[in-house]
Amino acid sequence: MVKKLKICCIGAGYVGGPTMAVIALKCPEIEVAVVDISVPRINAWNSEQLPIYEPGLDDVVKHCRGKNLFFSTEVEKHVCEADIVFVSVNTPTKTRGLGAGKAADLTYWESAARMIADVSKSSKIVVEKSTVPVKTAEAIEKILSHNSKGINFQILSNPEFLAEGTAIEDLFKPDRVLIGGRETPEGAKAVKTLKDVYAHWVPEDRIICTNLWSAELSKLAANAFLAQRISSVNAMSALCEATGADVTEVSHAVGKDTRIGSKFLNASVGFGGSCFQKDILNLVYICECNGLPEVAHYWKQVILMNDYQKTRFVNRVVASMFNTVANKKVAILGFAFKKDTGDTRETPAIDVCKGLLGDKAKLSIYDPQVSEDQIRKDLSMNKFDWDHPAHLQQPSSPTAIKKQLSVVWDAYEATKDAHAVCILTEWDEFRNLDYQKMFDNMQKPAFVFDGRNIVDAEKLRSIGFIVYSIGKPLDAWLKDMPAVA
Ligand SMILES: NC(=O)C1=CN([C@@H]2O[C@H](COP(=O)(O)OP(=O)(O)OC[C@H]3O[C@@H](n4cnc5c(N)ncnc54)[C@H](O)[C@@H]3O)[C@@H](O)[C@H]2O)C=CC1
Ligand SMILES: O=C(O)[C@H]1O[C@H](OP(=O)(O)OP(=O)(O)OC[C@H]2O[C@@H](n3ccc(=O)[nH]c3=O)[C@H](O)[C@@H]2O)[C@H](O)[C@@H](O)[C@@H]1O
Repeated sequence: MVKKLKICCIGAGYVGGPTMAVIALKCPEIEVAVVDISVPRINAWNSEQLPIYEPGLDDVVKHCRGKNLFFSTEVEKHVCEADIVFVSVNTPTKTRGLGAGKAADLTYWESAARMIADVSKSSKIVVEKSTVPVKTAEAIEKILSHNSKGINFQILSNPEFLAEGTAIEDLFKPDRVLIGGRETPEGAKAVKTLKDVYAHWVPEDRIICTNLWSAELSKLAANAFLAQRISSVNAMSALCEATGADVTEVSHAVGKDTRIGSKFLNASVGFGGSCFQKDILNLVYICECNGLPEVAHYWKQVILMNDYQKTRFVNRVVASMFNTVANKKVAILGFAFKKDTGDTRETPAIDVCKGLLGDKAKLSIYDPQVSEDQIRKDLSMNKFDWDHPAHLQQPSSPTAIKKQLSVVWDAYEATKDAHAVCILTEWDEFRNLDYQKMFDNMQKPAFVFDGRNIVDAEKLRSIGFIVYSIGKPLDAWLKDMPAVA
């Protein structure tokens, strides 16, 4: 009888959970175990209420769970039994010591690698699923080979390109799957084994095989290119406001050039999410370490432009409201870093809210998928602290901002008696709110600051709102109250 292939994934997060669920669905003959040190997270994966919100994920998990998909805290047991071990643990930005604020912190990766070496009794393919610095595979190889008791480990790089909110769609129909391996007969064999897994549903011409360093660097490069597009369009949005051009028209005209393409050209209050900033900082650090300061400086600008965009938004809000928001109620609609996810990691809402709180505003926040606990935690946490396993995070100190902040479960409640509304996430439901009703219950003059360009500004102006839309021609009111960035 042919032995059943066993896969184990260390890290049951936004990447480990969905990717393994899809592998289990598409490869019914493979047994997949997803393991994590976080007991609550594994309990949630085994419950009706999954730990992450992702359209389509529930169906996939329900279909496979208990058949060929298992979630467990028995990390060592499943690693020991597996033929292929994916590692999808956190790779946060270092907050201390050498490279603090830039370099990737590989603590979790290293401890996973040491554990694999300790518990293994048979040869394994170890797959880097986390986003890691170039040359991490070499470091992992060293750890594994120094502790391996003669066992053969092959390291592959198989970075993940899914985006949150569309993870299942992206996994079902990836633009490409990338597999990097050693250019040796054993390396090629390992690449083939992983390729055969994906070939269950991904067309062969979409599976790209490269050397290890190209695969590792391509992931950082892809995220840097994507974020760069957003920073480019956001830079244009500032110029649009200064000149009377309309950023939506400019994006459309520019994106029609097939060499440029139309996707990812939406101006916004800034990009967020767990990876763009982290991965670019990591890229900048790698460039610096390789004696390439000009290249480092080039990519750093993508982050600086993103920070500028968030600051510019806050300044615009404050300047338009007579240069002070002290004790004024400001409604925040949307806190997640994009629609269709409850994820708040590095959401631009954190910096915007902190900026407004710093100017003594009273905030009333509504997001359809983010809990009050999460919002309070995010607003009291230090930068980069979020990207660690939950049980290692600092407890929040919500008292400092308690009085200035309320979190409500309805957009109308949030905007009642407010002076202004800030739209920070492009949730579809915000497009179709009853803005007349909202206006009637707000203080006057009533403002809408649309950080996602989702409202019909003309319609809102006809109701009586003063409207600011990123990168659009300014109302006379806003022109008279210039914001200094
Ligand atoms: N979130 C996303 O959309 C994407 C993330 N990535 C990358 O994938 C990696 C994971 O990201 P997420 O899934 O978002 O993170 P996450 O924080 O949601 O999940 C990571 C999980 O690993 C667990 N963990 C940490 N150390 C462990 C250990 N030694 N043993 C067992 N479990 C351990 C944590 O408890 C946590 O549940 C990161 O490197 C990230 O850059 C890549 C593509 C997309
Ligand atoms: O490595 C990762 O973690 C992932 O990072 C991004 O995915 P994600 O962060 O989930 O979401 P995106 O859709 O890329 O959005 C990121 C941020 O950019 C913003 N954005 C996006 C597009 C746009 O035109 N304008 C814009 O401001 C979004 O609102 C969001 O805040 C990449 O798109 C994925 O390919 C990658 O795998």
